[in-house]
Amino acid sequence: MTNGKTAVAYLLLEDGTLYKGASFGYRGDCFGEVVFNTGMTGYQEVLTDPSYCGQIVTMTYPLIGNYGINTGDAESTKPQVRGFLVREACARPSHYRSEKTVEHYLAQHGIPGLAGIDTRSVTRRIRNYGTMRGAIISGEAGADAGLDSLRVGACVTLAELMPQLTSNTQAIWQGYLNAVRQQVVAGPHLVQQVTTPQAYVIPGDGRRVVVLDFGIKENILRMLKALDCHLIVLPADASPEDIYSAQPEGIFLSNGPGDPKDVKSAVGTVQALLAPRADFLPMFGICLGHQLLSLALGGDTYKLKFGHRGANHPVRDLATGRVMITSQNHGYAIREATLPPTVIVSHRNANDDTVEGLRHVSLPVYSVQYHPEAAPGPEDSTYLFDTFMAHMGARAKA
Ligand SMILES: NC(=O)CC[C@H](N)C(=O)O
Repeated sequence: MTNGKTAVAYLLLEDGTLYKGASFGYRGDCFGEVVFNTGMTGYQEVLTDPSYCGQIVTMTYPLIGNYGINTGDAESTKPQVRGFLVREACARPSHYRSEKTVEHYLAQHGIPGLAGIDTRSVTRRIRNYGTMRGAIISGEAGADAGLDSLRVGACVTLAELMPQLTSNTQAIWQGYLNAVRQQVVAGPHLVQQVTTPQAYVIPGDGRRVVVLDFGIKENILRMLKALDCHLIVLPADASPEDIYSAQPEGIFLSNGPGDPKDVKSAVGTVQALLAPRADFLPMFGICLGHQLLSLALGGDTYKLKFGHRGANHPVRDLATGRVMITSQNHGYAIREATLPPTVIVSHRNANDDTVEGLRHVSLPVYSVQYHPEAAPGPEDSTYLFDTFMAHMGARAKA
């Protein structure tokens, strides 16, 4: 992968750090928010999780792609990341379900990847500085001896490299740095890109559930299907009337990309659904859904320094004291002090004490910041889906 014939590409971060690596996947440029995921496996679920829309994901585990890509494990119909950073991309996967390499998958979908860089160094930099904007540059980098003299795997600052570059190349890279720093990495467009354009139904014989799709992971739908639910999946901008006219017995608020405060119409919708009524519908939210619910209840959210992304985050269920190992992917969190007294913090992160779950004191409404559907990740928290079933069952009996 890193022999003389390798096509080079670069990672440029907003602090001016430049990594030289080997291009893999699609050969082209991409801009996005650079985040890291610490999962040792599950790279396909990471690639296809719509919550990563707009982000360039760094995998800290050093070998990615060893069991290939298979259609069955995808969380959506295509890779959703803007770009993908790995230490080593496995060129010859070995698994009976493998259909293609990560390289092939990314190339097929026009997504640039970069291999051969020290992803743990990228991670340390993000941990110190906070999540950064960045770009993978594999297009026009400038024909330049100063760039050529860098070995694949090198990490330098653009400032120290500049004097060694021709004025033409300097201008190209200054342009890239400006573009990296000027990019807007959040906004309502992210959810719009990944929500379903039209409502659809996944038939089932059990409870009727309206799923508000902000970029839902397939495994959440699989889990609800496994519980026999009849799913009516609605776009992110569905109105309360759209929801009630589907005659649901419960409402599920999905995960999704970006800043929850950018999904304003959904916050208004959830607020309307929370209004008192005789036939109140149980509500369950995961990740972005949890954040939207908190905003609707009057709480506030904030951006974490570098987020939680991985498959081994410890979370304490405060009712039982049990610690579960959880799968996570989020950059925002709930500001606990802003929560109204009608809400109880039900789960807490055992590493940094951030809010991981909420429960309404009197209504059948609850949510978690992490991913109980566990793809990738441990299945310690699947009981949360049973809670949703129990709430819908109690409502049916009432
Ligand atoms: N997985 C998610 O739903 C992520 C929620 C939100 N986009 C965040 O980063 O915090």
